[in-house]
Amino acid sequence: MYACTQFLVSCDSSKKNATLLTIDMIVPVTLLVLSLFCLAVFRRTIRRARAPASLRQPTVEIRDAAAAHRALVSYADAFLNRPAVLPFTGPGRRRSDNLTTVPYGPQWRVFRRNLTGGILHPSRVSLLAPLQQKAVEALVADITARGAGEVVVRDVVHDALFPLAARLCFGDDIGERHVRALQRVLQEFVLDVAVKDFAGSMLLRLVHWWRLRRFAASRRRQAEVFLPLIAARPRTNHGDSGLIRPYVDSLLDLRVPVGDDADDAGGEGKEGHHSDHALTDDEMVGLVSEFLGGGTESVVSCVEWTLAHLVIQPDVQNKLRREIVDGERLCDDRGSTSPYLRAVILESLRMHPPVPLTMREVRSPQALEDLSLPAEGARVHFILGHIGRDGKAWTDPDEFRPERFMPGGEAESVGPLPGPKEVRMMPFGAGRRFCPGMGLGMAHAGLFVAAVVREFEWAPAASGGVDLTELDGFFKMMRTPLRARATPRRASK
Ligand code: HEM
Repeated sequence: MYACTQFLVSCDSSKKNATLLTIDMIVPVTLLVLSLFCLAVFRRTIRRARAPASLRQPTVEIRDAAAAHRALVSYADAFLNRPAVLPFTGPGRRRSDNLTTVPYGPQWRVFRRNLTGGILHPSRVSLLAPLQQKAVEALVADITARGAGEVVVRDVVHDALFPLAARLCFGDDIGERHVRALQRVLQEFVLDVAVKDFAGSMLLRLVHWWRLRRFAASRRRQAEVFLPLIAARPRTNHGDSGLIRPYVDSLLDLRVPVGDDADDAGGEGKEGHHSDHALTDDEMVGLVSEFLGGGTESVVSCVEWTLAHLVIQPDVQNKLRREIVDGERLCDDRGSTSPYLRAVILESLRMHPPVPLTMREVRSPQALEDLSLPAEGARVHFILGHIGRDGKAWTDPDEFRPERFMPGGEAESVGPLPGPKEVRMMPFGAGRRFCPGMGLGMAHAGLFVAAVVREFEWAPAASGGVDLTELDGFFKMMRTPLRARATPRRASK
């Protein structure tokens, strides 16, 4: 370097030129050193953030209904676990799971029983009615306040539904300010952590590293909002008082077995072999996030897609309205008292399942061999949208035709969950890990659709038609959010 500078100076008589040439050399050399340094730091970071083994396994996609049935029903015992898409472990850290990520076993059973035996238990449904009514009234009031103007459906439905999920989770006394803070961190999380797949080891690691950082940052922000609210819950009287017991209260009382691992797919009653511990902050944040996200985004997606089809097909909209107004019968938890409403919701879920894909990790040699999967084990992705539109299982699968779910229709006996004999659609998944929120999800979608169809006439926005292009992230959203004109029916009577 010194020799080089000497050479430049001796060749140039002008001091100004010598200085320029020296800078010419210094800048690229500095940049080179900096780049090498960054590359070294980057490589070390990437090496630390090694993608989980399951991300490096071969991935197989299942897109047809018969193959999905064979895997999830006939080989249910081999399809118990989801692959780890994000690392929940780290050096010196204990695994931290929620219900979606926890391996099948004692801990999964404790989480699942707590949710389905608590807030989601059918006996609590009537207790939820006042809160649900409040949410429906908020939605109608919000749309009414816009006059006969245009509505971005996703936004108004989200704003009405999220407070309901927040109340079920944190209690009815949660304040508006806190509800909105929760909504912000949850929405940011859903937009940030979209699940996509990448092949190729360097790119895979790069994407994984980036995803890891976004995930960790998002989780930190969630913890900042959730934990003070959880800490503010009264520490006593978590017994069931007969009123709605918020989900976090049940989590505060929960004891989960220690030492659970992926290979422990043992039968009922194994919990006694483990010692128990209270939930860690990480687990608490994960479970609350799952409850709020699962309970809101999927329902918003379902309502938006349903309304999109009702805007395009006014005949279906009018038929649905007639059923609702004539009978003044709203959807109950099974949606059984309004058959056409149920048919409309099912048709929407068939065509646009709010969760685009569900995954499993398969290691059982027998299942791998029988299903012709890679012998070293596989990640299996069930593409729910394709399964619901399988031309071998459905007539005109791309047409929105709720009548197919009505008596005499080709799908008269098809419900939201596949039975043991066949899979025609699986918007709530199938097998042991099917969605525990199915009843609540169906009920909320039915209540919201019924209310907005009863109160408003829906038509395309003046700015243009309805674009049915799908956008798959965590949830299946409309690429162009639905804008529609909502004219109050009562005024037009
Ligand atoms: C329209 C509404 C909903 C749809 C379409 C939906 C869809 C799904 C799907 C496809 C799965 C994966 C199932 C599988 O892998 O076989 C799932 C799992 C799950 N859902 Fe939902 N969901 C909805 C509402 C809800 C609600 C309201 C909650 C809770 C309040 C919820 C909580 C969960 C949980 C905890 C799991 C993981 C279950 C396990 O692994 O044991 N979901 N959901």
